[in-house]
Amino acid sequence: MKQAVPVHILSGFLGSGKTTLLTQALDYYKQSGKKPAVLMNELGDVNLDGMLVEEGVPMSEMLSGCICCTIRGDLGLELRELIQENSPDVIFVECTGAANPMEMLDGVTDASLLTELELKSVITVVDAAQLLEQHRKGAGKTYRLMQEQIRCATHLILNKTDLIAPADLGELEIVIRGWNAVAPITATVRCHIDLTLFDRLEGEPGDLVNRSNNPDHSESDHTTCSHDHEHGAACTDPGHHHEHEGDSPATHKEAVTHHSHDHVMVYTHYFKAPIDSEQFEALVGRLPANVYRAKGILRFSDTTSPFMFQYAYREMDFVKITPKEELPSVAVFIGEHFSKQQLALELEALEKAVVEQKD
Ligand SMILES: Nc1nc2c(ncn2[C@@H]2O[C@H](COP(=O)(O)OP(=O)(O)OP(=O)(O)O)[C@@H](O)[C@H]2O)c(=O)[nH]1
Repeated sequence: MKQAVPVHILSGFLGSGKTTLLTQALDYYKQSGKKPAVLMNELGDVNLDGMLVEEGVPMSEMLSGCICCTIRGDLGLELRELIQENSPDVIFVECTGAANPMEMLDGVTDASLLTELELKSVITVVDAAQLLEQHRKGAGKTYRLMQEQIRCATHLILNKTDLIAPADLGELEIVIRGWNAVAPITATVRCHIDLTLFDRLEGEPGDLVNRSNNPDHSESDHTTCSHDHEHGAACTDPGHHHEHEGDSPATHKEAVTHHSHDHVMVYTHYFKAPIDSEQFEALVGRLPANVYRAKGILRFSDTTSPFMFQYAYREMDFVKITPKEELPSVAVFIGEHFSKQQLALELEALEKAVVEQKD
């Protein structure tokens, strides 16, 4: 029998640092002479994170939908193709920050029916500052999704600790422990972890889905869920069923297949002309709080090189890039219930302002 390819799921809310972790992990594998591959999923129709993955790393993209629902059926096929065409030593699946990890887990384990792979970990990257704020607000869909992502992790990276006060770290650890009593927590800045973690994980025998992290995770927890295989085994908290308690099997199935990120929306803007960098920065500074993530490739009228733009949780970042291939000028905005039309108008106004200035 062929050796099963280890798979790691990178989960975590939008902008928490998944790609930051991924690029370090890829470097680590390459330095060890191994061949990693990546399956990336983006809600929008361009994969900007993919640009951060070095050339030579086989990558499969699943765009314009969330891997955990609309395109989950393709996941198995994509993984199989990635393995058949590239024979990687390891695969990282980076899901959109809006993905429900239970569904992802299901998808990857379904895929292991089609091809030899072993799910080795679900690593959830948590944005410390955002979790703190959501926790203090205490409700909302984002908070619930973050909870779910934490519950289902086998490893937790509590990232962006540079953005919180040291005293708040303890509070966050207590909050996280309330949802996931088992997964090791590593507090980080820019996801700096001891990457030998991956060697240890891959040395562990067996597939994650055949093991339970939670000694109390009884068989009945699986049977309450109408999914027909044991995806629940990796979830560290039987409480993930709590919303469905008392449901009949039929309504329960509905509840399980209802995705908690239905509310997340994406606006992709392809620029027709360069824009002024300061005006763009000002526009981003004015974005309402419900636009919590944005990224793009921008060409400014007042700079010579293009820039990669990142915006996560009110922090902006611009990095000069030298693209090796033709790339669009594009910005993707992700959030909840914001006016795409208003945003489109504002972005178009930036394009017009530069054109008018030239005339
Ligand atoms: N201040 C701070 N910024 C960070 C840290 N880690 C990552 N970032 C920045 O946060 C932004 C988002 O990081 P990514 O790694 O792209 O996040 P992601 O989870 O892949 O984002 P999505 O794919 O959109 O869900 C980037 O601008 C990073 O440079 C950190 O520890 N502290």
